[in-house]
Amino acid sequence: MATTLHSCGVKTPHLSFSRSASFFQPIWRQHRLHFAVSMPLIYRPPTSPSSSSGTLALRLSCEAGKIDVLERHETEIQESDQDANELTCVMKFGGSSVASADRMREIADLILSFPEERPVIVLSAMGKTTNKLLTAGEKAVSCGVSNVSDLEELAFIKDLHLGTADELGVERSIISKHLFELEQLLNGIAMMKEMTPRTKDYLVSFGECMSTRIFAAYLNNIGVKARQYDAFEIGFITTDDFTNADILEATYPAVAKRLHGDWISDPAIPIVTGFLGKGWKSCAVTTLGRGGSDLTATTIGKALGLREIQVWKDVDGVLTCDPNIYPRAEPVPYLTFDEAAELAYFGAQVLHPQSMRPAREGDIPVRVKNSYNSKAPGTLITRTRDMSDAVLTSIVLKRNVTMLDIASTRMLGQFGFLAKELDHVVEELEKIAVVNLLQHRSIISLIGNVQRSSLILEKAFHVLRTNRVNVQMISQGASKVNISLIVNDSEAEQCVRALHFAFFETDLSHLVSGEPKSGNGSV
Ligand SMILES: Nc1ncnc2c1ncn2[C@@H]1O[C@H](COP(=O)(O)OP(=O)(O)O)[C@@H](O)[C@H]1O
Ligand SMILES: N[C@@H](CC(=O)OP(=O)(O)O)C(=O)O
Repeated sequence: MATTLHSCGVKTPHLSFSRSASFFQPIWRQHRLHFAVSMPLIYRPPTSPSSSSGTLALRLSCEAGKIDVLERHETEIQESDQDANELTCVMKFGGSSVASADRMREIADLILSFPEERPVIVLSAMGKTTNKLLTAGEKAVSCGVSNVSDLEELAFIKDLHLGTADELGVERSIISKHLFELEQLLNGIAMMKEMTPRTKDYLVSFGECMSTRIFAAYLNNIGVKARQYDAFEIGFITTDDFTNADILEATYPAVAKRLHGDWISDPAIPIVTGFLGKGWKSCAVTTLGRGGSDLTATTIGKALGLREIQVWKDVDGVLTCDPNIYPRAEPVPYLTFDEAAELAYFGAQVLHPQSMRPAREGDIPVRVKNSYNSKAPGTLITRTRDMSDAVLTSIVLKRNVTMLDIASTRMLGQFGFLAKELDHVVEELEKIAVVNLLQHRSIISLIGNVQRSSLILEKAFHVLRTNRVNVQMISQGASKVNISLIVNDSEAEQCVRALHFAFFETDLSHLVSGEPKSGNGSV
């Protein structure tokens, strides 16, 4: 039938129709063909508080190609599952995923391409906004109040956000108050000629506050009901460690109550600022450390007991090493929470170091996906995984670390000395030992199967010897999924490439089958 439901006067605002319509009861009455159509329909989940599917039945009559709707009946099919109405997952999109109006449109399409999900969305600031805000703040410290309005970073941020709002057809007023306050804050920094960590956190919060407002307004414009939330207003309670605050336990019930309560009373996709919190004593805006939106996402996942936490990045998942060091890095299909935490802690920029903790505590799977390539399977992070064939999972490089080399027989049996302030450590140690501060070192962390630690070490040292690299220290991490080697900064990248080639681009199966398994993994 060459007609559409819209042309019949049937409005279909938040519905999509299956193609499998049934036509029945055809009958001619006074030159008009009367008939009935029944078709399954799917409610778009964001605007579907009560059901995910249903049926649309129409009685129609047709004459000379013109169709009239005589009767229309819609039934909703309630899902038997009691949680059918609940929020299902959290989807976090990082800076690169929301860097422009086009990217925001793509992300909206991506969210809507999962009709079975009722997601909470967590967003980072657009593109490199956080860096620009910090640079603007640093420049404001010394540029003088009269020059603040000319700061190129301020102009960039204004253009980016206003331009994106315009392109998406969103009212500029949604962010104009924030842009005005941002300039005032930079004026304040210029007057005071200082930027404290507390001010820094307030300064960078403008990025997430604006990206989420623009995106929520855009979704509402295209008919998808969304509600913007500032994390610091909905119960993200943190320590007062500005620039690197920790989430406090009170956050979980508070966030759950607010998001769940709003969803039940008036369903709308929650769009939450990543990265931000509120200091429990100061009541000021805090941040969770760079890349902290991952932690916001996992915290919401645990708070609401969601089925899955999705972290959408610009790479095909967690990779076997940093693709900036070695472009032939491959996605790692499965990881445990411990492996992912260790990897993040030892410097893999792809995940925030603390972000695995809530996911592990709530036992909620984390999926790392590519927002540029949504078909790629990504990485699934869970409590356990099959390790029978696993040798090395990923190689991580942390540059520019300082090594403290202490030589003293009087150190034997001494412990607790490092608990003192780092500034005093060297001074204290020099009383009982020869102390050398060795700078410009790198830690190469081999995240892998502890049951194969001998094989990993044998192969790693063979590779390093072949490349004439001297390892200056070696240690095995407390969680026992990590072996760390310290080498000179200047040799580190070459080592990572050589190790990657040996472990990931060479067949190790013959070695794995003959490898005795060590009991406790100690080296
Ligand atoms: N092992 C790794 N796996 C994947 N990406 C990595 C790894 N190490 C470093 N990266 C870098 O991390 C980036 C993704 O992290 P990030 O920039 O924080 O994403 P987002 O801003 O989207 O949250 C990638 O573009 C990649 O350059
Ligand atoms: N915008 C913050 C927080 C964050 O998580 O960003 P991203 O997801 O783009 O890494 C930052 O740049 O640190």
